[in-house]
Amino acid sequence: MIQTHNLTFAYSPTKQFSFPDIECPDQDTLLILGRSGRGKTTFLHLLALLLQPQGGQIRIGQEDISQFSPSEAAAFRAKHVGLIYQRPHFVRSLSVLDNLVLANYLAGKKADTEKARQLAQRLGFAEHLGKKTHQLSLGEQQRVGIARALMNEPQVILADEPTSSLDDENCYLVVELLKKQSAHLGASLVVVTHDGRLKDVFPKRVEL
Ligand SMILES: Nc1ncnc2c1ncn2[C@@H]1O[C@H](COP(=O)(O)OP(=O)(O)OP(=O)(O)O)[C@@H](O)[C@H]1O
Repeated sequence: MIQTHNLTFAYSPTKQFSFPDIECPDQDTLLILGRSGRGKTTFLHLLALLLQPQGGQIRIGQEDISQFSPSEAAAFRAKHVGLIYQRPHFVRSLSVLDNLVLANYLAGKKADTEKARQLAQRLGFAEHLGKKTHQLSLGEQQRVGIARALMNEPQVILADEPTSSLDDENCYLVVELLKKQSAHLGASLVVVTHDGRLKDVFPKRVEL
């Protein structure tokens, strides 16, 4: 479960944000919509504690994470939050498989190649595990990005514009996989986007 209350943030005295309260229980989904520049990425980065809120609370499970120090936030994020970006960033010199198990190392866990293989099977890129990530299409890379976010079985999955660079076919495929895998883990799935195609596939929505 992820929940926020009175969350505020400022890049500068003239660039201030007050975000609506959100709540996304375990096994549920929430779509956060907003036009360009409304602060969607800022909001998602606050939820992931990549940015420090100016005020308000963020609760994940039983923890109020808004008061965490940067090192506590990094450790919590690596273990409990799965992040998916508009265009996934990988380590170019590593294979797809090694990019996946890197998520385990970053969370201080043992490399779980079996889990990486299972996720690759479920997300349909098992035949690409030995390749470098730049040898994959954008839709395939996005599926690898989802698998990487799931490697540590996070409580919360946060996706920033996961479909905006995909064609319709890959858009709906990626969203269905994301929802299915999130439900499989019992996680909360929060997606921020300006991609109107997603309105029809997420019943709960908040507008920024
Ligand atoms: N590091 C920063 N310093 C100052 N202002 C910033 C910074 N990052 C973003 N902003 C500004 O904050 C506002 C919100 O940015 P943000 O990226 O969160 O919007 P967004 O809704 O995700 O937009 P888009 O859909 O175009 O990605 C924008 O006006 C942006 O210029």
